[in-house]
Amino acid sequence: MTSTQQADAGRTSELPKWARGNSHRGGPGFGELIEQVRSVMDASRFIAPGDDVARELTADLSRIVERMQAIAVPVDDAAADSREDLPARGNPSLPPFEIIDLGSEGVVAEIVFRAFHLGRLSAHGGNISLLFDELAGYATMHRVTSGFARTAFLKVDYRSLTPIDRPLRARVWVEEIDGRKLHVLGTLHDGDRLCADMTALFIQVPDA
Ligand SMILES: CCCCCCCCCCCC(=O)SCCNC(=O)CCNC(=O)[C@H](O)C(C)(C)COP(=O)(O)OP(=O)(O)OC[C@H]1O[C@@H](n2cnc3c(N)ncnc32)[C@H](O)[C@@H]1OP(=O)(O)O
Repeated sequence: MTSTQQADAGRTSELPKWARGNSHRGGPGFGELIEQVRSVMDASRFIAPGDDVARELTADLSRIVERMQAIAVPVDDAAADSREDLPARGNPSLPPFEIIDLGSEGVVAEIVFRAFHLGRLSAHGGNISLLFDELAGYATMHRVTSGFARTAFLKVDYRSLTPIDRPLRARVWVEEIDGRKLHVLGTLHDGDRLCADMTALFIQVPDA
């Protein structure tokens, strides 16, 4: 069963069109392309180029950006954020998580924060919040009866430093439903060590 089918199982209506995943858009090489995009972002955190090299790299990247812009499609048809076979659905703006389990009990994901996500000595708190928001989207998508749920608020308590470059485990689940309000909880662990936990309120809205 794909993650989309699992997420669909508890709903009384279909997933919104934009949330139905696929594993073909962008072709079989799309995952490697996104991985290279992530590598560019990672590498950019560790360079201090001279002016000549900075200008050369800018020219190289400009050519790549132009090639991508020339093949742009409407966002609802884009491969990024739709490929359920790829980490973080192939969305390079998200930390690259893999869904381990998804169902009425919530979502469990493995996440490796990388150089791009570095704050000072550990993962940047905003990236941890971003991960929780996205995973809460998965958890609530499973529990709303129709449409989807939007974040009203999301609070993160940072309990200990969150390392980069090693697999961590996140769990996010809907604790309580009160009409359109979904109260969501989450945890992020490095082995047995709690790195962060999250409390959020999501509100069910019709599909836009
Ligand atoms: C498998 C595929 C996966 C695919 C997975 C994809 C995952 C993507 C996940 C991304 C999720 C996001 O980031 S979403 C983007 C970030 N969020 C947003 O931009 C939301 C912007 N805000 C809004 O649109 C709105 O304010 C809403 C929808 C949140 C609420 O507006 P509304 O629908 O008019 O509801 P409203 O009447 O105001 O409130 C309903 C009830 O909630 C309460 N309430 C509302 N906001 C708050 C609040 N901040 N704090 C406390 N309580 C609140 C109200 O008091 C009320 O309680 P009572 O009187 O009924 O008791």
